[in-house]
Amino acid sequence: MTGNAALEVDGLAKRFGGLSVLTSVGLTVPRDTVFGIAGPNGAGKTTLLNIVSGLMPADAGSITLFGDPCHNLRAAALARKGVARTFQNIRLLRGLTVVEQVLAGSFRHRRVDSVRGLAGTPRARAELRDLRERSLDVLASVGLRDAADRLAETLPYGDQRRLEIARALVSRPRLLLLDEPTAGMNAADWGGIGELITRLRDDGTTIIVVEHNMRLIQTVCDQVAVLASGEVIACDDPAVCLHRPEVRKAYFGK
Ligand SMILES: Nc1ncnc2c1ncn2[C@@H]1O[C@H](COP(=O)(O)OP(=O)(O)OP(=O)(O)O)[C@@H](O)[C@H]1O
Repeated sequence: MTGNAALEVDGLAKRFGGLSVLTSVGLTVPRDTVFGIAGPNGAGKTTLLNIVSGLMPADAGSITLFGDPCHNLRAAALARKGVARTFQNIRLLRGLTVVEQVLAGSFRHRRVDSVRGLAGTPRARAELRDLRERSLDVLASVGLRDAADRLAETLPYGDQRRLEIARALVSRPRLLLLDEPTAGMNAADWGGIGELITRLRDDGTTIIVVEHNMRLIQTVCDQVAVLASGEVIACDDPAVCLHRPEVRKAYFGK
Protein backbone atom coordinates (compact mmCIF):
# COMPACT_ATOMS: atom_id res chain seq x y z
CA MET A 1 0.00 0.00 0.00
CA THR A 2 2.96 2.36 0.71
CA GLY A 3 2.70 4.17 -2.64
CA ASN A 4 -0.93 5.13 -2.12
CA ALA A 5 -0.84 5.55 1.63
CA ALA A 6 -0.73 8.89 3.39
CA LEU A 7 -0.08 7.19 6.71
CA GLU A 8 0.88 3.68 7.74
CA VAL A 9 1.06 2.76 11.39
CA ASP A 10 2.29 -0.63 12.51
CA GLY A 11 2.57 -2.20 15.95
CA LEU A 12 2.20 1.15 17.73
CA ALA A 13 2.32 0.87 21.52
CA LYS A 14 2.02 3.45 24.30
CA ARG A 15 1.90 3.06 28.05
CA PHE A 16 1.45 5.69 30.76
CA GLY A 17 3.00 4.19 33.88
CA GLY A 18 0.97 1.09 34.65
CA LEU A 19 -1.71 1.92 32.06
CA SER A 20 -1.24 0.33 28.66
CA VAL A 21 -3.30 2.51 26.31
CA LEU A 22 -2.15 1.31 22.89
CA THR A 23 -0.85 -2.25 22.74
CA SER A 24 -0.43 -2.83 19.01
CA VAL A 25 -2.18 -0.43 16.67
CA GLY A 26 -1.95 -0.93 12.94
CA LEU A 27 -3.75 1.05 10.27
CA THR A 28 -3.31 2.34 6.74
CA VAL A 29 -4.84 5.62 5.63
CA PRO A 30 -5.09 5.93 1.84
CA ARG A 31 -4.22 9.31 0.29
CA ASP A 32 -6.97 11.81 -0.43
CA THR A 33 -9.50 10.12 1.83
CA VAL A 34 -11.29 10.99 5.04
CA PHE A 35 -10.41 8.35 7.61
CA GLY A 36 -12.36 8.19 10.86
CA ILE A 37 -11.11 6.96 14.20
CA ALA A 38 -13.84 5.97 16.62
CA GLY A 39 -13.91 4.09 19.89
CA PRO A 40 -15.21 4.37 23.43
CA ASN A 41 -13.99 7.03 25.87
CA GLY A 42 -10.42 6.40 26.93
CA ALA A 43 -9.70 4.01 24.03
CA GLY A 44 -6.58 5.99 23.10
CA LYS A 45 -7.80 7.96 20.06
CA THR A 46 -6.21 11.25 21.14
CA THR A 47 -3.07 9.42 22.23
CA LEU A 48 -2.80 8.01 18.72
CA LEU A 49 -3.16 11.51 17.20
CA ASN A 50 -0.62 12.85 19.70
CA ILE A 51 1.92 10.27 18.55
CA VAL A 52 1.23 10.75 14.83
CA SER A 53 1.57 14.53 15.20
CA GLY A 54 4.80 14.22 17.22
CA LEU A 55 3.49 15.55 20.54
CA MET A 56 4.58 12.39 22.32
CA PRO A 57 6.79 9.44 21.38
CA ALA A 58 5.49 5.90 21.02
CA ASP A 59 7.05 3.11 23.05
CA ALA A 60 7.16 0.78 20.05
CA GLY A 61 5.98 0.47 16.47
CA SER A 62 6.52 2.38 13.26
CA ILE A 63 4.98 5.31 11.38
CA THR A 64 5.35 5.92 7.65
CA LEU A 65 4.14 9.18 6.11
CA PHE A 66 3.67 9.37 2.35
CA GLY A 67 6.16 6.52 1.99
CA ASP A 68 8.83 8.00 4.35
CA PRO A 69 9.62 6.31 7.67
CA CYS A 70 8.87 9.00 10.29
CA HIS A 71 8.95 7.22 13.57
CA ASN A 72 9.18 9.42 16.68
CA LEU A 73 9.95 12.64 14.86
CA ARG A 74 9.10 15.80 16.84
CA ALA A 75 6.06 17.92 16.00
CA ALA A 76 8.04 20.61 14.13
CA ALA A 77 9.68 18.03 11.86
CA LEU A 78 6.34 16.36 11.15
CA ALA A 79 4.76 19.74 10.42
CA ARG A 80 7.46 20.33 7.80
CA LYS A 81 6.51 16.96 6.29
CA GLY A 82 2.94 18.18 5.93
CA VAL A 83 1.16 17.15 9.14
CA ALA A 84 -1.16 19.60 10.89
CA ARG A 85 -3.74 19.07 13.60
CA THR A 86 -6.47 20.55 15.72
CA PHE A 87 -7.20 19.82 19.35
CA GLN A 88 -10.24 18.52 21.19
CA ASN A 89 -10.43 21.72 23.25
CA ILE A 90 -10.37 25.00 21.37
CA ARG A 91 -6.99 26.67 21.93
CA LEU A 92 -7.44 30.32 20.96
CA LEU A 93 -4.92 32.97 21.98
CA ARG A 94 -6.88 35.60 23.90
CA GLY A 95 -6.80 39.17 22.63
CA LEU A 96 -5.96 38.31 19.01
CA THR A 97 -8.22 38.89 16.04
CA VAL A 98 -9.37 36.04 13.86
CA VAL A 99 -6.76 36.69 11.16
CA GLU A 100 -4.02 37.13 13.79
CA GLN A 101 -4.90 33.70 15.19
CA VAL A 102 -4.35 32.16 11.77
CA LEU A 103 -1.11 34.10 11.29
CA ALA A 104 0.08 32.82 14.66
CA GLY A 105 -0.70 29.30 13.44
CA SER A 106 1.52 29.87 10.44
CA PHE A 107 4.49 30.85 12.68
CA ARG A 108 4.10 27.83 14.92
CA HIS A 109 6.63 25.60 13.21
CA ARG A 110 8.81 28.11 11.38
CA ARG A 111 12.58 27.85 11.65
CA VAL A 112 14.32 30.29 14.00
CA ASP A 113 16.01 32.24 11.18
CA SER A 114 12.69 33.05 9.47
CA VAL A 115 11.12 34.13 12.77
CA ARG A 116 14.10 36.38 13.49
CA GLY A 117 13.69 37.77 10.00
CA LEU A 118 10.25 39.04 10.91
CA ALA A 119 12.00 41.74 12.97
CA GLY A 120 11.62 44.24 10.13
CA THR A 121 13.65 43.72 6.95
CA PRO A 122 11.84 44.49 3.65
CA ARG A 123 11.95 40.78 2.82
CA ALA A 124 10.40 39.93 6.18
CA ARG A 125 7.68 42.54 5.71
CA ALA A 126 6.85 41.12 2.27
CA GLU A 127 6.75 37.62 3.78
CA LEU A 128 4.39 38.84 6.47
CA ARG A 129 2.12 40.45 3.85
CA ASP A 130 2.04 37.18 1.91
CA LEU A 131 1.22 35.24 5.06
CA ARG A 132 -1.61 37.64 5.88
CA GLU A 133 -3.01 37.20 2.36
CA ARG A 134 -2.74 33.44 2.69
CA SER A 135 -4.42 33.61 6.10
CA LEU A 136 -7.30 35.61 4.61
CA ASP A 137 -7.64 33.07 1.79
CA VAL A 138 -7.79 30.25 4.34
CA LEU A 139 -10.41 32.15 6.33
CA ALA A 140 -12.44 32.56 3.15
CA SER A 141 -12.21 28.80 2.55
CA VAL A 142 -13.77 28.06 5.96
CA GLY A 143 -16.40 30.82 5.63
CA LEU A 144 -14.82 33.27 8.08
CA ARG A 145 -13.37 35.96 5.77
CA ASP A 146 -15.86 38.57 6.97
CA ALA A 147 -14.91 37.93 10.59
CA ALA A 148 -11.15 38.43 9.99
CA ASP A 149 -10.82 41.56 12.13
CA ARG A 150 -13.06 40.47 14.99
CA LEU A 151 -11.62 39.40 18.31
CA ALA A 152 -11.62 35.61 18.08
CA GLU A 153 -13.19 35.08 21.51
CA THR A 154 -16.29 36.99 20.36
CA LEU A 155 -17.06 34.43 17.63
CA PRO A 156 -19.90 31.96 18.15
CA TYR A 157 -18.70 28.53 19.28
CA GLY A 158 -19.18 26.85 15.89
CA ASP A 159 -17.09 29.56 14.20
CA GLN A 160 -14.35 29.14 16.79
CA ARG A 161 -14.19 25.47 15.78
CA ARG A 162 -13.86 26.53 12.12
CA LEU A 163 -11.10 28.92 13.13
CA GLU A 164 -9.23 26.02 14.76
CA ILE A 165 -9.32 24.24 11.41
CA ALA A 166 -8.22 27.40 9.57
CA ARG A 167 -5.18 27.65 11.83
CA ALA A 168 -4.19 24.12 10.89
CA LEU A 169 -4.84 24.73 7.18
CA VAL A 170 -2.59 27.76 6.84
CA SER A 171 0.48 25.50 6.73
CA ARG A 172 -1.06 23.75 3.67
CA PRO A 173 -0.99 20.29 5.25
CA ARG A 174 -1.01 17.08 3.24
CA LEU A 175 -2.32 15.21 6.27
CA LEU A 176 -4.78 17.00 8.56
CA LEU A 177 -5.63 15.46 11.93
CA LEU A 178 -8.90 16.66 13.46
CA ASP A 179 -9.58 15.77 17.09
CA GLU A 180 -13.35 15.88 17.69
CA PRO A 181 -13.98 18.86 15.38
CA THR A 182 -17.72 18.87 16.16
CA ALA A 183 -17.48 18.45 19.94
CA GLY A 184 -20.22 20.47 21.62
CA MET A 185 -21.84 21.57 18.34
CA ASN A 186 -25.49 21.43 17.39
CA ALA A 187 -26.59 19.60 14.24
CA ALA A 188 -26.84 22.80 12.16
CA ASP A 189 -23.21 23.68 12.90
CA TRP A 190 -21.67 20.23 12.52
CA GLY A 191 -23.25 19.79 9.09
CA GLY A 192 -21.13 22.72 7.90
CA ILE A 193 -17.98 21.16 9.36
CA GLY A 194 -18.82 17.95 7.51
CA GLU A 195 -19.11 19.84 4.22
CA LEU A 196 -15.79 21.56 4.90
CA ILE A 197 -14.05 18.23 5.58
CA THR A 198 -15.43 16.74 2.35
CA ARG A 199 -14.32 19.78 0.34
CA LEU A 200 -10.80 19.66 1.81
CA ARG A 201 -10.57 15.96 0.88
CA ASP A 202 -11.75 16.71 -2.66
CA ASP A 203 -9.07 19.41 -2.90
CA GLY A 204 -6.38 16.81 -2.11
CA THR A 205 -5.89 16.84 1.66
CA THR A 206 -5.93 13.53 3.50
CA ILE A 207 -7.90 13.87 6.71
CA ILE A 208 -8.01 11.77 9.86
CA VAL A 209 -10.93 12.64 12.07
CA VAL A 210 -11.41 11.41 15.63
CA GLU A 211 -15.10 11.64 16.46
CA HIS A 212 -17.85 10.42 18.74
CA ASN A 213 -20.43 11.85 16.34
CA MET A 214 -21.41 8.71 14.43
CA ARG A 215 -23.61 10.62 12.03
CA LEU A 216 -20.65 12.77 11.02
CA ILE A 217 -18.50 9.67 10.62
CA GLN A 218 -21.13 8.03 8.43
CA THR A 219 -21.54 11.21 6.39
CA VAL A 220 -17.93 12.15 5.67
CA CYS A 221 -15.61 9.19 6.25
CA ASP A 222 -14.48 6.86 3.48
CA GLN A 223 -13.33 4.38 6.14
CA VAL A 224 -13.42 4.21 9.91
CA ALA A 225 -11.18 2.33 12.30
CA VAL A 226 -12.52 1.50 15.74
CA LEU A 227 -10.02 1.49 18.60
CA ALA A 228 -10.70 -0.59 21.68
CA SER A 229 -8.55 -2.47 24.18
CA GLY A 230 -5.43 -0.89 22.72
CA GLU A 231 -5.98 -2.18 19.19
CA VAL A 232 -7.93 -1.54 16.00
CA ILE A 233 -10.79 -4.00 16.37
CA ALA A 234 -12.50 -3.14 13.06
CA CYS A 235 -11.74 -1.04 9.98
CA ASP A 236 -14.15 -0.66 7.09
CA ASP A 237 -16.76 1.45 5.37
CA PRO A 238 -18.58 3.24 8.25
CA ALA A 239 -21.97 1.89 7.22
CA VAL A 240 -20.65 -1.64 7.74
CA CYS A 241 -18.06 -1.13 10.45
CA LEU A 242 -20.19 0.58 13.08
CA HIS A 243 -22.72 -2.28 13.02
CA ARG A 244 -20.23 -5.09 13.50
CA PRO A 245 -20.82 -7.20 16.62
CA GLU A 246 -17.30 -6.54 17.99
CA VAL A 247 -17.84 -2.78 17.63
CA ARG A 248 -21.25 -2.89 19.31
CA LYS A 249 -19.71 -4.95 22.10
CA ALA A 250 -16.91 -2.40 22.59
CA TYR A 251 -19.46 0.42 22.90
CA PHE A 252 -22.38 -1.24 24.62
CA GLY A 253 -20.84 -4.31 26.23
CA LYS A 254 -23.08 -6.71 24.31
N1 LIG B 1 -0.29 12.17 29.27
C1 LIG B 1 -0.97 11.22 29.90
N2 LIG B 1 -0.57 10.72 31.08
C2 LIG B 1 -1.25 9.73 31.70
N3 LIG B 1 -2.37 9.17 31.21
C3 LIG B 1 -2.81 9.63 30.02
C4 LIG B 1 -2.15 10.67 29.31
N4 LIG B 1 -2.83 10.91 28.16
C5 LIG B 1 -3.87 10.06 28.17
N5 LIG B 1 -3.86 9.30 29.26
C6 LIG B 1 -4.81 8.24 29.60
O1 LIG B 1 -4.83 7.35 28.50
C7 LIG B 1 -6.16 6.87 28.25
C8 LIG B 1 -6.55 7.17 26.81
O2 LIG B 1 -6.72 8.59 26.69
P1 LIG B 1 -7.11 9.25 25.31
O3 LIG B 1 -7.36 10.69 25.59
O4 LIG B 1 -6.10 8.93 24.29
O5 LIG B 1 -8.46 8.49 24.97
P2 LIG B 1 -9.60 8.89 23.92
O6 LIG B 1 -9.97 7.64 23.21
O7 LIG B 1 -9.16 10.03 23.08
O8 LIG B 1 -10.76 9.32 24.92
P3 LIG B 1 -12.00 10.34 24.72
O9 LIG B 1 -12.89 9.76 23.67
O10 LIG B 1 -12.64 10.34 26.08
O11 LIG B 1 -11.43 11.68 24.34
C9 LIG B 1 -7.06 7.53 29.29
O12 LIG B 1 -7.21 6.64 30.36
C10 LIG B 1 -6.25 8.74 29.71
O13 LIG B 1 -6.56 9.12 31.05
